[in-house]
Amino acid sequence: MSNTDTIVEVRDLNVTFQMNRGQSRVVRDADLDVARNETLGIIGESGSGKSMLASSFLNAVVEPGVSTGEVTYHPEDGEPVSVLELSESELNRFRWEEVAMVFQGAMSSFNPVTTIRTHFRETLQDHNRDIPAGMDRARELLESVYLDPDRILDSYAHELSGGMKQRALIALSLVLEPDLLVLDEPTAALDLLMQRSIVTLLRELQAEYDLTLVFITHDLPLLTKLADRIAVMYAFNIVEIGTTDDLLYNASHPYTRALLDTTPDLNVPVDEMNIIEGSKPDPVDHIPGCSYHPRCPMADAQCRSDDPPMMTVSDSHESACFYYDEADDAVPISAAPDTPPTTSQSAATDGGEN
Ligand SMILES: Nc1ncnc2c1ncn2[C@@H]1O[C@H](COP(=O)(O)OP(=O)(O)OP(=O)(O)O)[C@@H](O)[C@H]1O
Ligand code: NI
Repeated sequence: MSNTDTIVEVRDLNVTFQMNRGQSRVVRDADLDVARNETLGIIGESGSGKSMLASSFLNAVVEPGVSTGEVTYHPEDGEPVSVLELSESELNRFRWEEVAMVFQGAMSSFNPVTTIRTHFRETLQDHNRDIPAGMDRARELLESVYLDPDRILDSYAHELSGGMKQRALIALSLVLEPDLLVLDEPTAALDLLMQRSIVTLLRELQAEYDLTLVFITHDLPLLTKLADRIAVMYAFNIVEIGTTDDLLYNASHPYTRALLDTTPDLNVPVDEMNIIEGSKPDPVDHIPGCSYHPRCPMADAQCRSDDPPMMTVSDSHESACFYYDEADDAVPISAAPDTPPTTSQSAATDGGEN
């Protein structure tokens, strides 16, 4: 299938690791379309497979992990690219020039003994780019992330604050003009104010450079301010996907609803979301049936034996739950998100519906 509105198409993606205890499948039969110029958020608890799924967009899953299935990248012009079949040298080009990724924790991977300027120059050199033209773009990018190029280019990473480093990294990732930028937990180490300013900044960058953004986070409140669509991962696959409004006002998977219920105030960021009761899924000993059934109040015999496919909730919205149309009654959200977020915690502590 070729769709000009789709930039990345993922089909039957599996990511596996061979472990002593057996094969660990950390992404299971995932399907996903990323639309050109959208901001897609990926959310889910720690270990659910978010980074593995997104790394597969550039065939960058860490060794010895193996990605199988299909990842197709559709450039604006030209033939579709089968990402998992690219050679090492093709990948090197693809990874910065088509799809760039700011990896989780990448702020600490700046080389401490070279200046930010050197990071830009080496990236341009490695890709045989014209250095003066590329450095002009670097300056422009640094300005658009509100950094002073003269000061930043001569700095070493340790001389910058966390927020400055993160912005420098985003500028660096855009220097070869990728169409898709994947950001894995880009705000995790930042204070609240800086998190919010990165979000504003990403919106501006997206408009200015025609970017498609994939944004991975634990922070649902932050995502609702940035994302056009949200994909929810549970146990190594996407269990619900829809527009941000679909998920906020009509969440149709019991896991998403539990997630919303543990996020009573969408104006307050969450650090961790392992508050849902029950044990975490195991990527080696995968259980039969729906992966969420041990934690699900709606689970019945079918859920324990059959793995639910993605069910269509609406044109824009899918949920991997046999009972997606009953989830709203079965898993109520106490601080209903269809009321305006309160400024205090009263909605959560009073236990009231409004
Ligand atoms: N090098 C590795 N070898 C084997 N298994 C791994 C390796 N790295 C990660 N995993 C497993 O893969 C699964 C998915 O990891 P992934 O990093 O995608 O999770 P995540 O959703 O991004 O979590 P987090 O929010 O903590 O970053 C995890 O359960 C983890 O145990
Ligand atoms: Ni991760």
